[in-house]
Amino acid sequence: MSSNGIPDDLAAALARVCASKRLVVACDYDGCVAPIVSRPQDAVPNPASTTAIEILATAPHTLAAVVSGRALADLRGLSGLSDSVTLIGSHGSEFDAGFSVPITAADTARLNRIIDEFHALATRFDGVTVEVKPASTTLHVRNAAPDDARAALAAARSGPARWPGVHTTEGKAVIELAVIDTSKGIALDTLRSRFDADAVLYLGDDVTDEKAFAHLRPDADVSIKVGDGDTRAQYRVAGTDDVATVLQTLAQLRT
Ligand SMILES: O=P(O)(O)OC[C@H]1O[C@H](O[C@H]2O[C@H](CO)[C@@H](O)[C@H](O)[C@H]2O)[C@H](O)[C@@H](O)[C@@H]1O
Repeated sequence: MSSNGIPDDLAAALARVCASKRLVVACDYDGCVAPIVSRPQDAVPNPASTTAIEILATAPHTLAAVVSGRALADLRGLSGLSDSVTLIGSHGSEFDAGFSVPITAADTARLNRIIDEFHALATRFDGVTVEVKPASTTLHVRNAAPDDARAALAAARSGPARWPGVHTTEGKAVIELAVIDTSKGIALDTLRSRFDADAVLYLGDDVTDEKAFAHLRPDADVSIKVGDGDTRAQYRVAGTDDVATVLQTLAQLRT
């Protein structure tokens, strides 16, 4: 274990990746930069992490990014990060310049039908809420009684999740239905190629982050899973305080 609590193998990987000429440092938001909380609108970022991300964004030959399942506008508002940091929303599909694939009128009509179904479920089950995004909608069951949470998720899976053209992502006490296909992995490929990066480091805690880990190259890149659960990431840290330590270490090494 190194002096700041980072395991020796991870500390060595951070030093190695920071020796790359051009580096992308990217991370997830909820469960990574911000702790998981009951209400999505209350997910305040860890200031130690946002400070380190801002330092990385101004470091030489370094691109700092947050790639989130949140709508881009929501991510920008909640994180408070400056324009120096690249923000990508909607699970890797929503960039500043717009969506990675066009959203058609038929997609919007389908999304509105899913939102109606989710609102009907939220009325049926206490504690279930609906988050609306530009290309998807999320049913939150964290604050429902366990039986209601299970029933609401089951109803979403057997209902709108089965409609043609609907893409399902399950996460932490949520099911999300999108009308476009999304991939944090493709978002990382885009960042890598636009920035001409020699290496990419990514931290994430949830199911959609596995798509990001899958696009990393074990010889040059570094993938870090935050928290418990199966993962294909190379390294693991326990929680959001450790994320801050990793980001601070990267900021020191790159400046
Ligand atoms: O990719 P991320 O930045 O991790 O976003 C994934 C989802 O995060 C949010 O939901 C999760 O965090 C909430 C606040 O801590 C929590 O209440 C919820 O149970 C978690 O699933 C967000 O609300 C979703 O839109 C994101 O897709």
